[in-house]
Amino acid sequence: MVQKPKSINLLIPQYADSSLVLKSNHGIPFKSSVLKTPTPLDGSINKSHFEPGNYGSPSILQARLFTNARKGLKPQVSNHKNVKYDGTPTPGIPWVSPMSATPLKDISRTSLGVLPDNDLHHGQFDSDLPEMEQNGFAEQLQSRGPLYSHKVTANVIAMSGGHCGFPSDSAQVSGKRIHPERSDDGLRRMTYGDDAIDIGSSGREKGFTADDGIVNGGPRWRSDESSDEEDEHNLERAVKGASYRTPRRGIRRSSCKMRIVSSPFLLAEPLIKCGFLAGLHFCSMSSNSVSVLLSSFSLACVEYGFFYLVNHGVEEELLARVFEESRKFFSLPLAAKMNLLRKEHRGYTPLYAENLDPSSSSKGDSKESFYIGPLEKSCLNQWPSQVLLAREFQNFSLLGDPPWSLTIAKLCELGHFEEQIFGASAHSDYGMITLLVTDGVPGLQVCREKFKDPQTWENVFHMNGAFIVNIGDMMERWTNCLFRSTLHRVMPTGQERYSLAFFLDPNTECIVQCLGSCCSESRPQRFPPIRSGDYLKERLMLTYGS
Ligand SMILES: O=C(O)CCC(=O)C(=O)O
Ligand SMILES: [Fe+2]
Repeated sequence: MVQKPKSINLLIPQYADSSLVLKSNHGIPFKSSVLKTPTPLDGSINKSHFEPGNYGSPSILQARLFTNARKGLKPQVSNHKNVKYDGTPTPGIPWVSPMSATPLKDISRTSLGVLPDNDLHHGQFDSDLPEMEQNGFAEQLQSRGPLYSHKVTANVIAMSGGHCGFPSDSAQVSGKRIHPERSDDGLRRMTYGDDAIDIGSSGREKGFTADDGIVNGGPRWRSDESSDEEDEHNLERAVKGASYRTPRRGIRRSSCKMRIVSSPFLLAEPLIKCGFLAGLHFCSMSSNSVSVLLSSFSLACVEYGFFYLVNHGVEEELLARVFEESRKFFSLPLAAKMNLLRKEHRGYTPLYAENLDPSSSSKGDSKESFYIGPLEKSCLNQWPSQVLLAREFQNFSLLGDPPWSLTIAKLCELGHFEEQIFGASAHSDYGMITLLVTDGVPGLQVCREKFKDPQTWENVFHMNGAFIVNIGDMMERWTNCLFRSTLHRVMPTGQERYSLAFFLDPNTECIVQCLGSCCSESRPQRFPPIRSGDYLKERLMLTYGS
């Protein structure tokens, strides 16, 4: 039976052009954008909670970009695009007819950017959204039950003589090699086309002290809702083991008070050099304010479609055991794994069986996967043995009866550099939302502007204990592209790489159609309604070629 979506309130942030300026003792003003009050769509705004510079909670880390225009650094120009759905296949997103994008009116989408006159603006593309949310999906999820799908993946691409790009002195971006330059202000820049991302040197390198308000080469804002110790503890937990330095960013907290946090980011120099750094948001589940939490989620979904989730409550030991089981599974003889060949999207998919970018001419992705779905009665899951894998995943039955699946993968050694082969080729996820954990081996990249040509890819680095969360295509359709389903891929690294992905999809019967709050006369519906199950089926057919 086809279920009609019901109404919910969805917090959608709106943006303002105001900005705060923080002055360091180097006399360099750093500017950060400031969010206007996130507005619940029923129109009620609690202004006492959200003021400029008063956004988030001590446990919510909102990473923002900073610029330093006075020093002559090239501003990151606002990526304002008029995206036309004219039937042209999107790179990495195969044309799925008749369920994918339809030729509708032009929609402009402005993303975060730093404008040349020292102002850092947020896009205002949603200011025309209607105030009332009529067509929600959360309630539907609760009543119908979404689909869960788990995937454990290991990418193995061993390069002999080839240049993998990790870590290296230069980065391979869109087929071009990018060389980092050090400018006379000591900042490292990597430029590609019209974009520039500044990667600041650490405070220590630049001779800053903690009193300078510089953390990681960039200033932060915070409030004093929690103790300094608690805050630093949370932050350090979140980034413990991080092997990179964040780009300049601010952390907006719940009062305007600025404080200094000693930087827990100790970054390996070679990794800084190896490419763009994705300035992803952090969201923390430990916030005691649901509205703040939702605002931070929706902001991350609007701006990037990718974010780190920390303090999520899933024990590291459990994840470690899952990775251990994955390794055991993939080291089984091929024949044993082939006995579990994928059926009903559960089971084993061998090397090159998946091609996440069917528009490419690649022979497939260099990964093995194993999918597990929900543990309903007529269990379609295939287990290698009563203990291997199965034991670790029994807990997922707590999620209820909607279908889900798990994938694990094993490395294959490639004797030579094969440019066309990715661990996972460029794609956006099909469903609603994905939670990803990796074993720490690098390789994941995101392309924030998927319609841009050429594409710019940024490295997403591993953070111990954090989930990487990303929006899927059906969520993008639901929100009429307000939430971004961001293109991503996994580059070959020359190392074994294991990952665990949890895909949350709408129930198969659910009709995914534009939420009332996400379309208006000036922002017309961009996709026709689709039945979730049909859409997933078609996307999977394209991925597997059958
Ligand atoms: O392994 C990863 O880091 C990402 C995998 C991925 O994007 C996917 O399976 O959809
Ligand atoms: Fe993905």
